[in-house]
Amino acid sequence: MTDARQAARAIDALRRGWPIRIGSLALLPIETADPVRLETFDPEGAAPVLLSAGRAETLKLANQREAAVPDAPVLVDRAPWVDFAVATALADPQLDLATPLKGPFRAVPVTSPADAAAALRLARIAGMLPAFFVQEDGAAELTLSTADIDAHEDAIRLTIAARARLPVAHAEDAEIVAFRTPEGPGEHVALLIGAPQGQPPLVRLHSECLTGDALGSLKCDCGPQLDAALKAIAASGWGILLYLRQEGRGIGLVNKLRAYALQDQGFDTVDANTRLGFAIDARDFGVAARMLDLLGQREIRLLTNNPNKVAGLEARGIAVAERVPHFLPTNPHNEHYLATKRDRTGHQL
Ligand SMILES: Nc1nc2c(ncn2[C@@H]2O[C@H](COP(=O)(O)OP(=O)(O)OP(=O)(O)O)[C@@H](O)[C@H]2O)c(=O)[nH]1
Ligand SMILES: [Zn+2]
Repeated sequence: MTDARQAARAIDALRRGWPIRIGSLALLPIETADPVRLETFDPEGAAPVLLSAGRAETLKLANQREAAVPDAPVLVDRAPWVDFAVATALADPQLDLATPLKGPFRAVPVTSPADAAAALRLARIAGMLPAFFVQEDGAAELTLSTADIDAHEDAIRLTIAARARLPVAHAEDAEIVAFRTPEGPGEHVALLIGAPQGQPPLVRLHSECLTGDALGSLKCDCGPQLDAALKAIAASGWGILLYLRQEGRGIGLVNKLRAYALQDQGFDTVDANTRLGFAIDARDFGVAARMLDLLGQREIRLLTNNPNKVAGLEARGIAVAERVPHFLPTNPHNEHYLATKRDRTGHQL
């Protein structure tokens, strides 16, 4: 019997720094635990450290992996000098420059790679660093299976929770629609502008960017893109802006800021994400397709430079009649970011 509720409880436990058990592995999340919890979890100080393939690559541990499986998790032997602080440094590349790691570190075989991979996936869903202390056959109050995690991801429901008039600077006649999802505190929102006039709505999928949307960050193009999208939709007479709570392309605010710290060290957006153990783009545009569906719009014109958004919507049954480019002038701080979009993530700029 799969139980999505176990996965929900496990996400909560991870965020609070409590251990969970997946299959035969007991796992303590490094980011949210502390030395006292580690002592209780692993009194002998022998629990190895589970890392993502991306992080292991940087630590030159990837080539020691058992099977030559790409993206396979890596287990690092717990040498006696690997205390909580060292394990934290192993997990978090932000600290690499300040406290260069002194090895040697040794990879040990991962006995249940599927369970280990599921643990890393769950940490990412929780918006946390994918890194754990691991006890083979260890105990934890909360046990779940990989199937429970799948069930949790499949069970995500979306409903329209509220709608109201919302005059905005670019459109006095706009209407806001809020969607309830059980999986996160952030509610997705649609802003409907104008009225249907015989052609598909002009739609913008905007992923949340606290730094760009609210603080005027110059590191990206999100703020100006949001503003220009509202303006373009208003000018078109009929369209919808979907404000998706997928901060940092789905890795969450804290992890995006970790990526920014790596960018301060010279890595680009893509490498920063990879080094932290995340996908280059962790977003699922299925949620946007469902929102459009609930709004009765199955054919749209899409304002984007990102072909993955077009493909993601079409895969979920939304016809994209036209892709409308959405390019804004660069500034000295985001030139490199935009060049990376063009050169490495397939944006049509
Ligand atoms: N992980 C990560 N996310 C970033 C970074 N810079 C911006 N973001 C996030 O990227 C998302 C912005 O993506 P969108 O505006 O949807 O744009 P896009 O996918 O590049 O495609 P367009 O539709 O062409 O604009 C937001 O969630 C930002 O928080 C970064 O350096 N790292
Ligand atoms: Zn941004």
